[in-house]
Amino acid sequence: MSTSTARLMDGTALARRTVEETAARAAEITRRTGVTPCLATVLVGADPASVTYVKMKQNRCAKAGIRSKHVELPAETTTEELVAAITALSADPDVHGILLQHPVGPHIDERAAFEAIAPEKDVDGVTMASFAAMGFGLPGFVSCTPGGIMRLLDAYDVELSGKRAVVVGRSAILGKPAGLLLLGRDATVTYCHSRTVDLSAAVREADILVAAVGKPQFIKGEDIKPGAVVIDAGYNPGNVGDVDFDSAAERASLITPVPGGVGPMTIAVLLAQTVDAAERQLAAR
Ligand SMILES: Nc1nc2c(c(=O)[nH]1)N[C@@H](CN(C=O)c1ccc(C(=O)N[C@@H](CCC(=O)O)C(=O)O)cc1)CN2
Repeated sequence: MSTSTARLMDGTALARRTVEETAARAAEITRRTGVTPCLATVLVGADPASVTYVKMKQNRCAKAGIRSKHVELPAETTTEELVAAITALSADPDVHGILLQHPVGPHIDERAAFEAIAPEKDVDGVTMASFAAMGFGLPGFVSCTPGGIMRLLDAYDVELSGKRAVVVGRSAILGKPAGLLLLGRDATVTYCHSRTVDLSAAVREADILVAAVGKPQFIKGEDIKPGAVVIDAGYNPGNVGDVDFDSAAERASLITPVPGGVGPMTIAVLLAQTVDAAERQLAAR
């Protein structure tokens, strides 16, 4: 029997509210300008998880009154072909946001492909321009999962200033930007990764723990500081997070479940930023 004391951070409910607000904003743009906000999704190959995520994004767009334009490319697409496809979307005035589903095949230079996204259409927050804006605390588009994490922390009134935040993982679209956003809110941030010596000791220091390592149930409850806020950003096969939920929930004060935590917020932020992008582009015309 679980002796859970943690309160759940309900990402499904917060995402629903966020998408409802986004849908109202999208409808208002369409009413006022006759233009419907549009997200282009780019999928290379047919990795089953990526196919599912892109379908989820398209379905959510449809529910929010956002048009989606889907570009599907074969697995053997070259970097040059992918860059050309994304460059065409960047120049297309009917497209307001562009999402390249990660990961692409190992033969593709993913960074070059991300950089082909026009900064004003980078609603997934993956370009160097967006990363720099996150680092300097300037307005811009944030990486969607880190942005969703920040919205969850705010919705549950988690104090960040002066708190020790430990981010386990340093990927370009998740761990690194998550740390930058926490730093921007005056948390004291430690990044941990595969070369970290005594990871358990670092995790035990965390008032706020972000698990973004991509290893199922890697973080165990015994390493959670009592009262910590635990954000599980893992999306491993079978909908398993990076945190061993039952043991972590015995010590945490707040915890995100998988599924139903960070995942739904990732897509909610993507939609919200697509409408932001449409608003800005239409105002500039
Ligand atoms: N270009 C990007 N690629 C990837 C991103 C990203 O933000 N941008 N993130 C991940 C995967 N991802 C979106 O792409 C994603 C993962 C999980 C979920 C989600 O809502 N999961 C649900 C459960 C899923 C289900 O019901 O089948 C949950 O956690 O409740 C959304 C998006 C990698 N690539």
